[in-house]
Amino acid sequence: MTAAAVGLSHSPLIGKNDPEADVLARVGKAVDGAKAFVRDFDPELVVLYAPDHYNGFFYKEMPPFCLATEAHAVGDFGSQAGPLSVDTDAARALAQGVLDRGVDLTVSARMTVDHGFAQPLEVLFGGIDRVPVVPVFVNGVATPLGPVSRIRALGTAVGEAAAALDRRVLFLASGGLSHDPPVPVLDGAPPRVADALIEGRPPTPEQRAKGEQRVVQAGRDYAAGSTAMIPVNPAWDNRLLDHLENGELAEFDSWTVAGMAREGGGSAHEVRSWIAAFASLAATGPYAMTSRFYEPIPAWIAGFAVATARER
Ligand SMILES: O=C(O)CCC(=O)/C=C/C=C(\O)C(=O)O
Ligand SMILES: [Fe+2]
Repeated sequence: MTAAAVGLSHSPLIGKNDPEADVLARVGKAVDGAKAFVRDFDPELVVLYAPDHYNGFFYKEMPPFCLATEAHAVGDFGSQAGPLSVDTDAARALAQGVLDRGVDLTVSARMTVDHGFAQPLEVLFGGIDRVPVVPVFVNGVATPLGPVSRIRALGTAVGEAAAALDRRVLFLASGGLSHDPPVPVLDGAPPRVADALIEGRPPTPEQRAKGEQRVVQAGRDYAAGSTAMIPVNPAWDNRLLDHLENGELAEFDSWTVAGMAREGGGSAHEVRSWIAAFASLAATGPYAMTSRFYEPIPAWIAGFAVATARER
């Protein structure tokens, strides 16, 4: 088996509320580097770790993580809608391998995903149906959240199970780093919002457009400095990237949910996807980070990072 990893921040505001041209150019260069890395690695299978933003998973049943044997994207924020090219046989094999290793994985035979999954597939592969993929939802927004050590255990178990497949496998992480976008919160929500977060009734096109416009406006307010959001935290983000680069994954076990939210904002928990992907790569052998880009981008409400890594 040959393994590699890519971490890529996502933002629903990309293309809708863009930063200055020089920032875009730097991001474009980093993304082009990641695309070249992926082209060169030529994965036979992509294990994609990503969060959801109340489009697929709701409080009626909210697993800490869930592997899909089939998945379709809703097409929010202009992302591609439709079925993902899930490798069902590989997904089933990985699910069994993870359960065999004592991690209580939830499995979905029809997962609904949003821009968190669609965006990295579109950016790196040109679409959500271009490469055999195993989608793994990692809850990064809906509290209560469990200890980060369990995410590391999930990533390790997936990596070990993937090693048995004897294929070129790319572990791809979507999300983070520090950011505090306006994702609804159940605790204290008005009854109508709480009901939507629990039941997951699909929004009408008008409701979806209104919600998306709210996020775009939040990005504008944030970039203009007029908002109560927790600021992007470059020091925290770089600490995370340092640990990933140095293979110090056990360090994350001492990171607490409350501390992560305080330092990185309500959606900082999306870095769980990164920790899972790098734990998977580490489970296949020693690795080296081959590229690392980071920049705080207020217009996207994002501590935006792109990193690539492969086995030594
Ligand atoms: O307002 C809503 O209902 C949805 C908000 C939403 O999906 C925001 C997403 C933000 C990110 O994905 C992010 O910044 O990581
Ligand atoms: Fe997100």
